[in-house]
Amino acid sequence: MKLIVEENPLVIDPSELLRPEAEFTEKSVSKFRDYTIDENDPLKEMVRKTYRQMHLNQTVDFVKQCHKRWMNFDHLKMTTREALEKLNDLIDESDPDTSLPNIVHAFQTAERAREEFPEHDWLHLTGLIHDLGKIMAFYGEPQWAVVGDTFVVGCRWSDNIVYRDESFIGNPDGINPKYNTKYGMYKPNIGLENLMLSWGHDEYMYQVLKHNKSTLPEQALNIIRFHSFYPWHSSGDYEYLMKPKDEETKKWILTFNRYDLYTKSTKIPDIDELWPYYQSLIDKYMPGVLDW
Ligand SMILES: O[C@H]1[C@H](O)[C@@H](O)[C@H](O)[C@@H](O)[C@H]1O
Ligand SMILES: [Fe+2]
Ligand SMILES: [Fe+2]
Repeated sequence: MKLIVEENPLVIDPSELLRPEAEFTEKSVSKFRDYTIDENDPLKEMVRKTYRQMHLNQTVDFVKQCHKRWMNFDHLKMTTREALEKLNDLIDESDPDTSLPNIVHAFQTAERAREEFPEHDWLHLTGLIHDLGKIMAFYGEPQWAVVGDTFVVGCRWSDNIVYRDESFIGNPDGINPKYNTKYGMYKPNIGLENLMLSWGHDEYMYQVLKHNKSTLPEQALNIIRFHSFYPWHSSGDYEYLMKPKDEETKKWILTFNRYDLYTKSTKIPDIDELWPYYQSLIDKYMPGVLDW
């Protein structure tokens, strides 16, 4: 099994991928992302219901409307720190692994990236801001159009989307011949960047960074844009829509995913103490007041 390209600076020891729990968390890896249905478990039911709404309502038309609504960046003006602090009040209803405020998760992810790659300051900042697009939840967007895993709209839904079997029943794209075939509205190997994904915090944050002319490197922008695209990066689906260069993006995302997912049960960082360091990264890569 060859997982790593030599020139990728984020070289991972493949054996670590097989035992990340030892390094990252007290919780065993198989306990993360448990989407089994249990009607007597309120947390599981909350997660299932969030995805049910997402899978019922996220259609090509819906996503187009979201693009129109959010890509004018006329909702508010706010610094990165202000946006992060807003996440103090957000509990992600799609997440079976944490019920801590999202700002804690931001610092857990960032600090783990920093421990492993102290020299890549951009990766630390990527950890800190990757979920910032969730602020949409405070401006009228329901959580099912903000959080959770993403999938491609405009072609047949892949088999490895969570709750795939029941959750899409009634979504009109499922009976639309323009959108319900293997390729749907796409051409073979059209490439990751040309796919329309279900609307959520990934694409929004990517667009916010572009619009505000962030100087973060391309890898950082791609990590942010596709980190929730689990059916692709972790289940191997949709390969027939990808270009060869998308493999490189996938490797970066899989590295990042270990900080994003397996740190959810680690200790709570001292946010006040960490601010000065992260503020210096914000000032370097995405300074000042941003349009959202
Ligand atoms: O529930 C989580 C959460 O919403 C994350 O922010 C997202 O990136 C994941 O894909 C999802 O599983
Ligand atoms: Fe996320
Ligand atoms: Fe995250």
